[in-house]
Amino acid sequence: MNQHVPTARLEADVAPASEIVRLVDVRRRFGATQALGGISLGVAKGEILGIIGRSGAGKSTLIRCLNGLERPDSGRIEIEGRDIAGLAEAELQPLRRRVGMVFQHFNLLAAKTVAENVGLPLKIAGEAKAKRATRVAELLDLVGLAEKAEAYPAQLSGGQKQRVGIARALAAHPALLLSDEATSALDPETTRQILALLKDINRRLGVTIVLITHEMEVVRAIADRVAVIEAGRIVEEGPVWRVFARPETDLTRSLLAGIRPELPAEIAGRLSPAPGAFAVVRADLVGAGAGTLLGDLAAATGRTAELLHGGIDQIQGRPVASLFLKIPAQGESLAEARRVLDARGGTTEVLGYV
Ligand SMILES: Nc1ncnc2c1ncn2[C@@H]1O[C@H](COP(=O)(O)OP(=O)(O)OP(=O)(O)O)[C@@H](O)[C@H]1O
Repeated sequence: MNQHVPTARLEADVAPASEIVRLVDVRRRFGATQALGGISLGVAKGEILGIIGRSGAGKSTLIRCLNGLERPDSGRIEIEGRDIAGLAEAELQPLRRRVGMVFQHFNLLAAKTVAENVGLPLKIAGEAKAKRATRVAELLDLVGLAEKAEAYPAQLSGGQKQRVGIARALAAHPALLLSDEATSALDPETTRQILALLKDINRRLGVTIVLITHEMEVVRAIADRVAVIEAGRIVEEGPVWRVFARPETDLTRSLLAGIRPELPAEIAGRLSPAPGAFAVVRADLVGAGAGTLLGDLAAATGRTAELLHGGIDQIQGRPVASLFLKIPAQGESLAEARRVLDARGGTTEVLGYV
């Protein structure tokens, strides 16, 4: 146990029963590179956690620590209440059965059939042939590949290969599924299908999923919570709807730039910093009031606000709006408009004037 950690901190670090993973101050260094600089993180049973960050941020190292492929220099990695950080290789074997792994490039054995690939973890674990066959059939049914049991990987599409990868990862009934860029090599339509499958597995089997990805769409589509990592540290985390609606760090804003609406360049180019007749305002709102905003602004200010750009998305069942509005700026109109926006708990920013 770390001597320098204060008692209050230690008490807070005891994983509640609802947590399947708890990391406490996990550090890993490669020479001069600090890949993980003190990661503390809990993963609740049954949730889907997305981990995002730039290239080199430490995502792969983190996920490799979770399946015992990488050892931290210090810190605790508890899986189902057991600290695996100091376990010897032989002691890690039972853990590996509790943790399934899905890879970007599928990692299938080319000389083995689909059924053999899926059954491999069970064979390694010494399960009898008949039992294996039953489980493999069940898994291929689950991922919609029953008719491909005797095919070889080369005869499959990318999406089908990933279905095999997912079936293999689930073979030993893991409690935790780790996904390392599982959809990065797939086209958008196949990505949607694989994400739907992962979500279905999560909901139907209750398998907790931790996924790392550079695709924000993946996080928006299936994750419950997201952690943003930079230089081996978590810089922001929270429910996906909140982090996507109100990113708190510049890094998160920049990672989300591709999927959060931005003011079109031609409008941005016409903005002046000096107050003018109209203010161009960015309003980020969460909740039901977003749809009636323009009418409410007109009622409050007696003037019409114009929607220039943006829209309302649904994230985790919540309306999340990013709107660019042109609001009359004379007299009290702008202040009144801001009061209406503030009353909805959103954030507003005057970008300039036209
Ligand atoms: N085995 C290793 N030996 C030396 N340096 C390593 C090793 N593994 C990772 N690193 C370094 O640690 C840092 C974190 O790497 P990591 O692969 O975890 O990042 P990442 O966020 O997964 O990046 P990417 O998205 O590009 O895969 C990087 O600077 C990387 O070069």
